[in-house]
Order: sequence, then C-alpha cells, then structure tokens
Amino acid sequence: MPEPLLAVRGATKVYGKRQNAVTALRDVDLTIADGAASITTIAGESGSGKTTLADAILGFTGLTSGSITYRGRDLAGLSRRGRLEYRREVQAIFQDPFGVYNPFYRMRHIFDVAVRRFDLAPDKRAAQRLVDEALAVVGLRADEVLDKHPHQLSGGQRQRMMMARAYLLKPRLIVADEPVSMVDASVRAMILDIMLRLRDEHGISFLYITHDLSTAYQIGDDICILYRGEIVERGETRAVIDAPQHEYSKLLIGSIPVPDPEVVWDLDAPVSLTGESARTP
Ligand SMILES: Nc1ncnc2c1ncn2[C@@H]1O[C@H](COP(=O)(O)OP(=O)(O)OP(=O)(O)O)[C@@H](O)[C@H]1O
Repeated sequence: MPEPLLAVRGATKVYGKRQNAVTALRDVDLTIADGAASITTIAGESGSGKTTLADAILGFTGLTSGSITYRGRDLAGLSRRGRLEYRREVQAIFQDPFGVYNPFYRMRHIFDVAVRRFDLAPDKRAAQRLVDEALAVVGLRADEVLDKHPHQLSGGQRQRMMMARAYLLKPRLIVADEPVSMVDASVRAMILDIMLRLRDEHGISFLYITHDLSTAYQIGDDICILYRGEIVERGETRAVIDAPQHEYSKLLIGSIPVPDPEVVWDLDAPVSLTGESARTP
C-alpha cells in the first residue's frame, strides 16, 4: 500500500496531571492519502479536541502517546532540515488571522520573511513574481494590500492574505482551523471557493477543522466526527451528514440550521435578540 501523506496513529493527548488531567484526544487514527488532493473535515463541538489535534499535527504540542507520520517519517524524529521541509509542506490557516500578524509591519513583511526563510527566489524580482502569483490565486492585487498594515485590511482580506502566504510555499497540506468562523457569509463563500480551487487546480489537501457542518457539507470529501477527544464516526461527508449512525453525530447534524423558504424576512421589523419578531410567517 502506498505511504499516506499524513498518518495519525493512536494519538492521545492528556493535559495536566492526576486530578487535573484532561484527556483532549483519545486514540485518534486518521490518514490523509498521498495522490489526489482531498479535503478532510474534522468536526465536533467546542472542547471536542479539534484544535489539540491540529496543534499536534503542526508540531505545536507533543502527544502523550501515539504517533504522527508525514510521508512515512515520524514527526517526533525529524532532523532540523526535515522539520523545515515539513514546515514548508504543511501550512496552517487559523480562525483569526489578525492574531498572527504583527501590527507594526506592513503586510509585505510576512511574504518577505517566507521568501527568505525558505529561500524561494534568487532575487527581488523573482520574489515579487511569486508574491503576485500567490495574491492572484486568492483574488488580491499587490498594490492594494502589500503596503498596508493588518488593521487597514478587512477580515476577509487578512484571511485571504494568510491563504496566499500558505500558497506561496506550495504546500502539500493546509491545516485550516475554523478559517471561516469569523467572517461574513460572502467572504465565507469566497474562502471556501479558494480552498476548492487550491485542491483542484493546485493539488493541495486540507484538514478542515470546524464546528460548522453546513460548510463541511459544501466542500468536504471525508469527515471525522470528534466527540470528547474520540472519533465516533467517519466516512464520505455527504453520506455521514445525510445518514449519521452515531448518536452524537445525529445530535450534531440535527443542530444544523436549515433555511426555510417559507419564512419571509421583514427587513423593516425591529431586530429582536431572539430573532422571533423579525420574521413574518
Ligand atoms: N493547554 C491546555 N491545558 C489544559 N487543558 C487544555 C489545554 N488545551 C485544551 N485543553 C482542554 O482539552 C479539551 C480539548 O480542547 P480543544 O481546544 O482541543 O477543543 P476544540 O474542539 O478545539 O474546542 P474549540 O472549538 O472551543 O476551540 C478541552 O477540554 C480543553 O479544555
């Protein structure tokens, strides 16, 4: 059998000790195939262990037991050079892109650092070409964003900049931890569309971490439902969401809001915190 791109085996993570111990992951197995790029969703409610799993894959936290291998090599045993290669090939996108930017630098700084650190281009002109290409992939232009500071961009532009920076490194896998949960519906659609294009046109796989099953339904190939640190159900996304087997998956899927075409919104009605009085049945 060919070596998977990423394999998580028996991953267990316990935070704290004795009576304070919290098991965030319990015996999690997960593989992302090498070959055709795919989007694998990890879905679960808050506290189910999604971020812990992402952090372990990105090397931000170690496992208590189990292993993570990338193209057959255990992350725990990578040499310095191996780690640098892994950092290039496995990129991350987070929920709040504002948090990862230094407010004192202009946006071009994050690209400059990446070009230098990974030695991507022989000179400034070649570097600019790479950056222009990466920005074009996410629908941005260098002259509208590079000389700005993070607070001068919209949330959607900041998130797209993160995606452009990830793309610049031509990764094999992007770990996207709730990438659309802080942006509005139109930006969400744009970012999900960029993820699909990166998968289909550039062969980049995603580990898409979310509590939002409706977006998983739109873009995910496979899904794993995480409940209290354990994967309780997995399979092809639409098959799992259309006919969940595990009781917890049924609950989670039952809570997806379904738009009701019969409900007409009265935009002039006063906004109610419960949402009730804004609708006319
Ligand atoms: N550094 C830490 N120290 C102690 N416990 C932690 C730590 N990080 C996470 N936990 C606990 O581990 C469990 C899983 O947390 P995790 O953040 O991975 O869940 P999550 O599914 O990503 O949640 P959310 O969607 O709210 O971010 C939770 O019970 C959490 O309180």
